[in-house]
Amino acid sequence: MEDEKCYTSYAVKGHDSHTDLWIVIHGLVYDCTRFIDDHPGGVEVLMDVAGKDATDVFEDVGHSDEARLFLEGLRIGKLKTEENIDSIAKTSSSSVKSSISYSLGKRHYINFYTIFGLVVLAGIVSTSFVVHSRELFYSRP
Ligand code: HEM
Repeated sequence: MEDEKCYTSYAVKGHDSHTDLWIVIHGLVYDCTRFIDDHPGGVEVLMDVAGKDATDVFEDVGHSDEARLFLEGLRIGKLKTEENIDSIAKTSSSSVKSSISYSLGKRHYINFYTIFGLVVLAGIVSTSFVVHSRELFYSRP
């Protein structure tokens, strides 16, 4: 969306009530007012992020493709900040596909470090096990 409206985070903050609720996800602004009572995850979780950036909580839940498609329908513009330019570039093609692949990419990145950490941990544990068992073996009378 080329002529998409830009909102400051201050402007978004003003829409934080049950009857007027905006949130920000990946640098894009969504008006969730008409959706709040129909949200399968409940009203409370949306009220918690009313007028705020909900990117992390939205992604943590692992929303379906249908949820992401629905989200597109609530979009009213983008956030006016320097920091989210990268994030907007990745999602503002208005294709749901790109936002999904971005979030999947993020998960793969996290998985890589998790596996790397587990391999290092396993190495440390097995090394100390070998060292200790050798010490026990040689200290026998
Ligand atoms: C406007 C933004 C949002 C939309 C369009 C949306 C949409 C949906 C949809 C369609 C579902 C049903 C399951 C699915 O298809 O993934 C769902 C479930 C859920 N959502 Fe959201 N959601 C939004 C924001 C949020 C936020 C900010 C949270 C904060 C934590 C949240 C928490 C949840 C939870 C916990 C469930 C699971 C409910 C269950 O399985 O019992 N959602 N959401």
